[in-house]
Amino acid sequence: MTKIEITDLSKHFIKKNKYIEALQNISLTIKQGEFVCLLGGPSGCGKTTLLRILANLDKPSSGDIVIHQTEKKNPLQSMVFQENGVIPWLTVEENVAFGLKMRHMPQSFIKERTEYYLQKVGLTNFKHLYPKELSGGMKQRVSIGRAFANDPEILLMDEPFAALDEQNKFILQEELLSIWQETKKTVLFITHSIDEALLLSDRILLMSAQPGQIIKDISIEIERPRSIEKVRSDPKMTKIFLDIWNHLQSEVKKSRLLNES
Ligand SMILES: Nc1ncnc2c1ncn2[C@@H]1O[C@H](COP(=O)(O)OP(=O)(O)OP(=O)(O)O)[C@@H](O)[C@H]1O
Repeated sequence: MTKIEITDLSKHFIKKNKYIEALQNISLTIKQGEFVCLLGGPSGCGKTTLLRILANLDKPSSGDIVIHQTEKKNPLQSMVFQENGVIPWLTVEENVAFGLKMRHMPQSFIKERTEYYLQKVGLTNFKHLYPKELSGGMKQRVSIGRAFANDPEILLMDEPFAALDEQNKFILQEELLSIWQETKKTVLFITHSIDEALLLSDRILLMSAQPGQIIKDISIEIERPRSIEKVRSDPKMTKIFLDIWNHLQSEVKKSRLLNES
């Protein structure tokens, strides 16, 4: 079943009299339950713009987006940002419960769902703390817990682990996969890391240098559960890694030439 349908989507900005074509004629369908990584080489190729349009934080200049809703009571999307996605004056528990409270869900339901996700992201013992008392990894756990607790139709994640150290990143990637496998949510995840995309994705979409287009759509048919050890040692993974690496390198070169001209 198709969950996200994007047709001929383009987006431009005008900044200081300069016309910036951020996205050009993107057409894409994503199935219910798919984990899709948007992998970009060159900076500024439009990944965040695409996610912001899907999150309804920005409008396309032309083209259409449809998110097929299965549960009328659910929000269409939840977003997890790279940093600063938690509300500083709320405790961990209140942050995770926030979306449910805003939707006036019954108290007992909020309590049960919040406790469940606190446990899933390993924060039960920290639920009364405030964000300033948490590490970066713990804050990202709060954001992930809140996003899933909200039970959205789709999850949008903009480099959620980019600011974390390697160890924390691996732990959080595995936790995310475990929650995703249980909930089977549709996820669109931005990353710059080929390893991360290989570990997480059913599909990897490669973006071109500006104007952003999808230049390659790769199905990752490696069985799950996956681990970072497997990503680094499996010859099939190595082959896909090199293929992606070569594509991204040429896009980065194109982008440099564009910026120098
Ligand atoms: N609000 C805005 N006003 C003007 N230009 C914008 C705006 N938002 C984005 N842009 C421009 O659109 C292009 C795409 O930006 P975007 O942030 O989507 O890229 P990205 O692929 O997410 O980049 P990065 O990999 O560096 O995070 C860039 O040239 C950026 O400067």
